Amino acid sequence: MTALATDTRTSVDLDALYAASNIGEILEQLDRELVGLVPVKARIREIAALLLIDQARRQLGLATDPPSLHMSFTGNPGTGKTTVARRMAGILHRLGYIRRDHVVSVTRDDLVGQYIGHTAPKTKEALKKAMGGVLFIDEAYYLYRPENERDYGQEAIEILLQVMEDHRDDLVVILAGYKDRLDTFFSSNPGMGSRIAHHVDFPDFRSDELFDIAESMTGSMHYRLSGGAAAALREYIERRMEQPRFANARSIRNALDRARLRQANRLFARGGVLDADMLQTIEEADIRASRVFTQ
Ligand SMILES: Nc1ncnc2c1ncn2[C@@H]1O[C@H](COP(=O)(O)OP(=O)(O)OP(=O)(O)O)[C@@H](O)[C@H]1O
Repeated sequence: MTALATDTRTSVDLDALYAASNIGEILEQLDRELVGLVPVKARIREIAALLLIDQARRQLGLATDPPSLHMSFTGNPGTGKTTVARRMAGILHRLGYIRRDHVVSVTRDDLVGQYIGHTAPKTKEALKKAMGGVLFIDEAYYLYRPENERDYGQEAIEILLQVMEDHRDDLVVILAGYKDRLDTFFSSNPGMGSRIAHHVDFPDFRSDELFDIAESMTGSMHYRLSGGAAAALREYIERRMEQPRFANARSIRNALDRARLRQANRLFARGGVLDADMLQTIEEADIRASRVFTQ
């Protein structure tokens, strides 16, 4: 197409733009592969729509500044924040807002040094790794420790603020953590709060959703739950949800890892010839041996 033709365009085919970007595929995958998270999926679609319309406007010469894309992902542990951040990077990449489909995940310890002069190089190193993609800062509020006047976290915050402004077309920062703590962090650091354009809240999973997550995890690990194991797992989930340090889908992943270990030990103790079905099946006993039932 000639430059002249582009300049004189008065309309844009949104369907073609959508098809060319392939984001439909990612959005469908998000719906299909991630259980629950209805409000999160809706927010991601909204952001994708904003970006697609921005592209359309650009094509007609209506573009102003690129939209600000820094985000906050708030919710309890194990609610899918890291997982969704990876999908988000895919969307941003396909729409051309980042050069690389990658997420660098960090915590305070990756950014802040113990001694004077150590913080700036650490933060810059993390930023360098993430540049062109997404920097995901888990429990971002730990960067700010007001009780310690000389805390080096402040230095990291200042560098981040600068880069979030100057490189907003080449780096997307996602701050993650508990909602109340992140809100407090934003009120103490208004510069940071004002640079976050999109706030996404991750709800806790319901018990039936956690069971569906367990089934999807066992499937992708090429295991299956026997009827008895499935019933025991439903009971396990109800009990585990009431216990301390419950971490949503992460607790489910951990429980399944332990069940796998017990299954392996059971089969090893049995010895002899094993068929594929035996190697794949998690039995009721593999679940019931959990501390949740035995203590
Ligand atoms: N909606 C979902 N459907 C299926 N699996 C999920 C879903 N959400 C999370 N998982 C799985 O649960 C595990 C924990 O998720 P993830 O690490 O994304 O949570 P998080 O909110 O970032 O937790 P944390 O902050 O504690 O690290 C991962 O193994 C992920 O694949």
